[in-house]
Amino acid sequence: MIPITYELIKTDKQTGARLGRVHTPHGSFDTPTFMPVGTLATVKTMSPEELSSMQANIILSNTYHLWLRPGEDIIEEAGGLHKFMNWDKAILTDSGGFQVFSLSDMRQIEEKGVHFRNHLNGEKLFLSPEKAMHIQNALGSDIMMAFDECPPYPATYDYMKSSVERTSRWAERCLEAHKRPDIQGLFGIVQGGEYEELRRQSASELVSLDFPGYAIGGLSVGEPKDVMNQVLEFTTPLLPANKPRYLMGVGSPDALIDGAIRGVDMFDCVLPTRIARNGTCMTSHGRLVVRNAKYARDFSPIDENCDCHVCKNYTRAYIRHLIKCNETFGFRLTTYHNLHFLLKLMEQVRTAIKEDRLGDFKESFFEQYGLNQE
Ligand SMILES: Cc1cccc2c(=O)nc(N)[nH]c12
Ligand SMILES: [Zn+2]
Repeated sequence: MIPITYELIKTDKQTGARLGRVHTPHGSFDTPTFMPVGTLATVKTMSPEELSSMQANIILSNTYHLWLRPGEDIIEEAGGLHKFMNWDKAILTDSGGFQVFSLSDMRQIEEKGVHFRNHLNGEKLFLSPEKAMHIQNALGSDIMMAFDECPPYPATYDYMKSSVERTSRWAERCLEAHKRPDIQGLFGIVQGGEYEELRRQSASELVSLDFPGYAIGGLSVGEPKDVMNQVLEFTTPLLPANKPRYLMGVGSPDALIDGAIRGVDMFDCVLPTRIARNGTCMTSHGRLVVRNAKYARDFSPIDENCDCHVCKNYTRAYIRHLIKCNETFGFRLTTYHNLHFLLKLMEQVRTAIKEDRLGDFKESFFEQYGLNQE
């Protein structure tokens, strides 16, 4: 029994975007979709009830972080991550490789795995494909990610080639070590940087291993937007049309629309929750830094085009006041609005695909958001 299946509903006649549905043991979700990030078993400042109220149907958590705190054994004893955090819809966990590369300084990559220091206390640690599978099996996430290397940007062709080949060998070891393929779906992660030949090699090696879904890794690591779009252009067609495609770490409203147009189904990014905590909001007219003095007497909502609970009941002046006083409720309000904004945006993208007008939707959204067209 394959725990994760993808249903292609239709393709947008104006662009390559696809409307689909992903089925998991903890419910289904329509795609293209945005997945809120809950690294430490919480989408920071949000309750599961609030996430459900904004129609979030899948959230992320993280192998590396939960391994360090509280430890996968405690979460396993609690009955798994869904029970531990009281979230009964779908959960996707990243495999920890990326976090090791982005969080830890001393690290040494070898065939067996990665030696590095715990970013909290400096102790020496070792993470391998087998360990990453063991942790995710203990967490019980519906979608697990293979243990991959996400090379720094830019990387030489030669370095990238050997990294892609190791990531493919690690992917095989993940399939070997995965204990619960009947209830947890393991996704392969395509690497290869901006090199089309290496993206082809990585995709064909991973597609031959027949994963239930595929992620495009190695992007949103500092490359220019047009490089990301080019890589997507020649990578998504390499992936099976009957399986989900997940672009890791992406994020901004324009990148979500551009990714959907190039055939991506799933996105995740810490952007909306992270900028919310420093008082920056996403609105239909671009970003709004609500802590700005000019909003001190502004009694209008964050975004007059938004129908979220925050925009219906609270003003910029009040939210600015809370943020300036470092009041937690202020961060809850900006976080709720930002997540709702991106989830709503993806709903508009899905409707535009249904009506064969995603190209037009992109034009009008970019215009209003203040993004100059290329
Ligand atoms: C979270 C994230 C962002 C961006 C890229 C990556 C990647 O290449 N691999 C993994 N495992 N995670 C990633
Ligand atoms: Zn709102």
